Amino acid sequence: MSSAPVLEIEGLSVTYRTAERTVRAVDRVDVTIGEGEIFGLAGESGCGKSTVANAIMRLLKPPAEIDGGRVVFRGRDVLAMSAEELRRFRWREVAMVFQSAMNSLNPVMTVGDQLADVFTTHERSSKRDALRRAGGLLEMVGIDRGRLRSYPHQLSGGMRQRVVIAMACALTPSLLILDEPTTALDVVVQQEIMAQIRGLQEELGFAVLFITHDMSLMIELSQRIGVMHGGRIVERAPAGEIFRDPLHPYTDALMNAFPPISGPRVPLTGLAEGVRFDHVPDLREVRPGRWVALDADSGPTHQTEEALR
Ligand SMILES: Nc1ncnc2c1ncn2[C@@H]1O[C@H](COP(=O)(O)OP(=O)(O)OP(=O)(O)O)[C@@H](O)[C@H]1O
Repeated sequence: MSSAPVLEIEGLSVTYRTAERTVRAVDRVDVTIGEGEIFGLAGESGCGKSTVANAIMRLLKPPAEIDGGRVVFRGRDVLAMSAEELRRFRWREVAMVFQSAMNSLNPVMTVGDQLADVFTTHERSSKRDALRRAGGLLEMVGIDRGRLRSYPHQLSGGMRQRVVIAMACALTPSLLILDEPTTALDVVVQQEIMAQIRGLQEELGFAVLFITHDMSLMIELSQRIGVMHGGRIVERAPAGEIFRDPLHPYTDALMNAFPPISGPRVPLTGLAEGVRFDHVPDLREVRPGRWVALDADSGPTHQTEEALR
C-alpha cells in the first residue's frame, strides 16, 4: 500500500458484557486502509465484523465496551472525538451503509425528501437547492430524477439500495463502510449493485471498508482482505493471494463455503465466462472448485482467459 492511511485501527478490542455472558467480540484487531483503497473484512456471521464497523463510527452502545486499542482517521483519534467532532466526522468523512439499509428508508417520506435532508441538515442548503442536488445523486446511481417523488415502497429492492448508497455518498466522504450491502438481493441485482459501487469508487475515489461473509463478492471488489474468525483477524493478504492460496485453514474453509446457488455463479473448473478480476491483474491460475461471481453481461476478460490457461 503506497498512499498514506485514511484509517488505522490498532489493537481494537470490544467486549459485550451482559448478566448471562461475556463475549470478546473483537480481539486485538489491526486494520490499515490507504486513501482510495478497498479493504475487505471477511468472516462468517458473528465473527465481529459489524462490531468493528460500529466501533469506527463510534456507534457502539452498552453492553458493548471498547477495552483497548485505537481508531485513527487521518491522524485524528476517533475514540476521543467530542460530540461536535463526531457530528462532522460521520457522513462527511466516513459514511456507512448498514446491513439491511434499504429497509431503513422512511416509508412515509419521498425518496427526494430523504436525500434532500442530508443537505439541509449537514450543509444548511435551501430546500430547493437540496432537492436539486438530491436529483443529481439519484442520477449518479442510475435512477431517473423523476423518482424523487416516489415513496420507498414504489421502488424495487435494488433501487432502494442504490438510494441508500447514494445517500452515503452525498457528502463525498473519504471512507465508505459497506456492511453486507447486497444481502437479501437476488444474484443479478447483487451484481448490478457491486458494479455501481465499483463505478462510484472510481469516480469519487473514496476508500472502502467492505464487510461480507460472501468470499466471491469479497474477492471481486477488494484489493486487500482481512479474514476474521472469533473476533480476530486470522489472515490478511492481497485479494489475489487469498484467492490463489489461502494460508489459514479457516480462510480455506470460508473460500469453499459458498453454496452453489442458482443464477450466474459456477464453479471455476474450466468455465469462466465474464469473470471480472480487473483489480487482480497478476492472476494466472484458478484453483479448481472455487466459486466466483460472474458478470453475465460481459464476455471473458483478457485476464480470465489467461487465468484459465
Ligand atoms: N448487543 C449485543 N449484546 C451481546 N452480544 C452481542 C451484541 N451484539 C453482538 N454481540 C455478539 O458479538 C459477536 C460479534 O457480533 P457482530 O454482529 O459484530 O458479528 P458479525 O460478524 O458482524 O455478524 P453478522 O454479520 O451476523 O452481524 C457475536 O457473538 C454476537 O453474538
